[in-house]
Amino acid sequence: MAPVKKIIFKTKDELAVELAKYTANLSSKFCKERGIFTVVLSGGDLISWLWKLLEPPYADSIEWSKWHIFWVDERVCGWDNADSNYKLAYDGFLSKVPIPAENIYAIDKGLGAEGNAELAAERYEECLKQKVNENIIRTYKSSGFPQFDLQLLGMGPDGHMASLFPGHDQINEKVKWVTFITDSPKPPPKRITFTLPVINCASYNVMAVCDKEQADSVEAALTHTKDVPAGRLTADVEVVWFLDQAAASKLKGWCSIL
Ligand SMILES: O=C(O)[C@H](O)[C@@H](O)[C@H](O)[C@H](O)COP(=O)(O)O
Repeated sequence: MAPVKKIIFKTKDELAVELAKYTANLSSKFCKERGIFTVVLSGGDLISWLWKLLEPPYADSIEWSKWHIFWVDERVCGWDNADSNYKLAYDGFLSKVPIPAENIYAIDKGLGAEGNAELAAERYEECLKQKVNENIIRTYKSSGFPQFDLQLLGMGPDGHMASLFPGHDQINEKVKWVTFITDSPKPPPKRITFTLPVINCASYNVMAVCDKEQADSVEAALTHTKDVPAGRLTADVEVVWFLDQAAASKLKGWCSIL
């Protein structure tokens, strides 16, 4: 089982600075080893904590042309819809760095706009399979599941991660790579999401969580006192929880405050 680290920051800005350093180090490692860096984004506040990557020394030193971008979950809507995780990431991050457009793998545009969650999930899984065949995405040992280099995740106050919500069956999917939900408790209701086996095959998983609304679920996930989806997070190499003091406020005995 991969080690689970926690780092607690005084402010969100300090978290963003360390997140940029962590991501840039992995980018350099994977670009050197494979000439490719596969990065999976989520929606929510995470994108607003990527700002430091847009500044020196990272903006000019990262090999952006080798990045390939995927989404751990996506709301089923048009790319220009205010709910879209693609739009959120594009406006706040992707439009500001020179990642080639063909390396950005968003939900199928037409199926998203139509609101067809089931087909959009199938199409996204096909897209991942194609990228495995092209050797852009690695596979995890003999399991055949895709293995991403780095996933940047967030957690909701109920302990959900990606679009795997407590009390909903998607968390139990063991075969599919991508599934869908049409009654998400967090709006909007229609979403597609990586399944737990795919999430947990990643080499490095970062879970970035801030604010006191999340504190109970942070405690539940890290101490396993209650079963919440984010408590099932693991990885091949390492999981790191990036927390601010408010999100970590219910944890006892964690003292690694930067
Ligand atoms: O599309 C989404 O809604 C997300 O991908 C979701 O899983 C998010 O990461 C968490 O809900 C945390 O969101 P916040 O950072 O906004 O709390």
